[in-house]
Amino acid sequence: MSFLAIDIGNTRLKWALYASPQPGAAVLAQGAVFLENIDVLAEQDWRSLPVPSSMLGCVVAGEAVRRRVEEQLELWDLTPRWVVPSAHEAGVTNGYDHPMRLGADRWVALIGARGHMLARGPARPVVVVMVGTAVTVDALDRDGRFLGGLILPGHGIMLRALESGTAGLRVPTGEVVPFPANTSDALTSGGTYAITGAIARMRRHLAEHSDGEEPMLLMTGGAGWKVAPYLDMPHELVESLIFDGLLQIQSHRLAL
Ligand SMILES: Nc1ncnc2c1ncn2[C@@H]1O[C@H](COP(=O)(O)OP(=O)(O)O)[C@@H](O)[C@H]1O
Ligand SMILES: CC(C)(COP(=O)(O)O)[C@@H](O)C(=O)NCCC(=O)O
Ligand SMILES: [K+]
Repeated sequence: MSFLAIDIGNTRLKWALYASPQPGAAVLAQGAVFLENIDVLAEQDWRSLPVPSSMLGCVVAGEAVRRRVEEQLELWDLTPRWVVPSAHEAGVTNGYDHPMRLGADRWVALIGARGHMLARGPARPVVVVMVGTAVTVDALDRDGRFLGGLILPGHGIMLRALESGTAGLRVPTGEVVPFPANTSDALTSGGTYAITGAIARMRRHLAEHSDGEEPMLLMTGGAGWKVAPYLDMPHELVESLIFDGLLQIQSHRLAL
C-alpha cells in the first residue's frame, strides 16, 4: 500500500515514497529536484522505485508544471490526485475569504501542523511558517481554525528585487549580524530579520487572539534552516510538514 507524496513549490519539487498512507509511515525513498529538471523524473529519480499504490500531491507552481509532472507519473498506473483547498479537511477549518484561493501548500502544511501539535499534547494554537520561494506565516487557533496568514518574499526574491531596483546593491551574500556595517551584511540581515520580525508579529497576534496562550511555532521549507538560528523564540523545524499533511489527508480520506 505504498504512497507517493509530492510537493511542487515555485523552486523545487519534493517527493517522498511512504510504506503506507498513514501518518508516521516509514519513508522508503525521497528526493527533491529543481523545476527545470522535472521532465526526467520518470527516467531517472523514479525509474527503479517500488511501484506506488497511490499518490497525493500539492502544487502551487501552475497548471503547466502540474501537467509536466503528470506526464512523468505515467510511469505507473496511478491516478494523479492534487489537493484543492476546501472549507474543512482532516480537522482543519479554512478561514480564508475564498477557501480555494489559499495556496494548496499552505493548506496541507496547516493540516500537517495540526496533527503534529495534537501528537504532542493538549490542543493549542500554532503559527506555521514556510520558508520557500516565498515565506508564509499562518495562524491556526486552538480549535483547528486557520485564521489567516502573511505572505512575504523569500530571501532570493528580496535580494533580486533590491538588486534590480537600485544601482548600488549588487553584492555577495553576507552574514546575519545585529548591526550590519557593510552592504552585504545589511542585505542578508535585513532579509532574515524581515522574516523573523513577521513571525514575531504573527505570534503576538495569535497569542492575543488566544487569551494569552503561547502558540506552538512550527517552521518548514527549503530555507527554514537559514532562518531558524535567528528566531529568538521557542520553535521546531519540521522538514516533513507538507508530507505529514498529505499523509493526514490521505488517511482521513481512506477512513471516510
Ligand atoms: N540545497 C538547496 N537546494 C535548493 N534550495 C535551497 C537549498 N538550500 C536552501 N535552499 C533555499 O530554499 C528555497 C527553496 O525552498 P523550497 O522549499 O524548495 O521552495 P518552494 O517550495 O517554493 O519550491 C530556495 O529559495 C533556496 O533559497
Ligand atoms: C504563497 C505561495 C506563493 C508560496 O509558494 P512557495 O514559496 O511554496 O513556492 C503559494 O502558497 C501560493 O501561490 N498561494 C496562493 C495565494 C494565497 O495563498 O493566498
Ligand atoms: K512550498
